Amino acid sequence: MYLFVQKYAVLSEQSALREYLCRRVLVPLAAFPMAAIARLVKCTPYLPCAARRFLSHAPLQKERNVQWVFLGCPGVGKGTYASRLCNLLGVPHIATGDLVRSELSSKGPLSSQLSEIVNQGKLVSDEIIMSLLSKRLADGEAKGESGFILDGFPRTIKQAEILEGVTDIDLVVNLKIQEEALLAKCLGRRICNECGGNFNVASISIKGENGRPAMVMDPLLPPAHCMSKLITRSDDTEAVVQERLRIYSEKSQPVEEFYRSRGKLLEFDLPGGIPESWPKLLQALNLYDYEEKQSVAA
Ligand SMILES: Nc1ncnc2c1ncn2[C@@H]1O[C@H](COP(=O)(O)OP(=O)(O)O)[C@@H](O)[C@H]1O
Repeated sequence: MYLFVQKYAVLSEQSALREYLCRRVLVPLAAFPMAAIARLVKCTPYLPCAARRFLSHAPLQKERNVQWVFLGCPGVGKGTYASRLCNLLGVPHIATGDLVRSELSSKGPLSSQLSEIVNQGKLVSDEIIMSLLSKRLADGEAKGESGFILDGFPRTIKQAEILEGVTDIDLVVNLKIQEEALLAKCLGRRICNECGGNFNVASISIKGENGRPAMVMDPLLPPAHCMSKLITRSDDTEAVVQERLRIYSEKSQPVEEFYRSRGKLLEFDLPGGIPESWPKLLQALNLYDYEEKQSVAA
């Protein structure tokens, strides 16, 4: 695995991952379980000797913040639930789709290439995604962030292997919803272009039949002051959403098996909208009491 990561890092034009690996090994020990550090010490040839000595004698860190991943089809609600959990757990919500959109709007050197890929519903190359993600993690680290919930990453087996090579993921939540609801949810998505809030104007009602339960999802409407500022993502058109769903089953579904085989996958079927799903998700994650304690302490 490490040979692969090193090869990748050497080949990468930006070599952002290599830089990130070196800095992350030297600075935030708390973010790395000792087993991962020990593997890095053994396998990283470009780690200076002094750093090797330091790391081999580093004290065991007792606790670190969660390092979770959210998987799921476009429109399933990864962003909604991942950001709620991040608020609860005090860790950053890192959505690679947001990183891509922010690179796009920055009109930087990558933006025209990215806009073409995103607007066709295709996946951005692993190299570009790794470079954006490494930069985001390094910026967060400089601000003292620890732990994360990743949303929209990894989306390919290669990305999952690279991630596995640099850190230990504690848990992978695979969100699922009835397929019929996915397209409507994507087409109903709206973003306030002032506050950045995410809303959904879709009203979904699916009849229960042939053993399938009924499902109702009310719209998630914005407050009055956002109403006139709502925009739709350029890749949330019917044709592009269909292509993203196709690519999800081809490239991203295998990532579910990658984590299932490692015993890290928690499957969660969303029973409906936020009012029904949020408490059940907290229960599935053993966080129900945690939320109560947090609100009492607040
Ligand atoms: N991990 C990734 N690998 C490759 N491309 C990505 C990744 N994350 C985001 N993207 C690009 O950004 C677009 C938007 O991503 P996202 O906001 O996560 O959308 P979705 O609603 O499909 O989950 C994707 O269609 C893809 O082009």
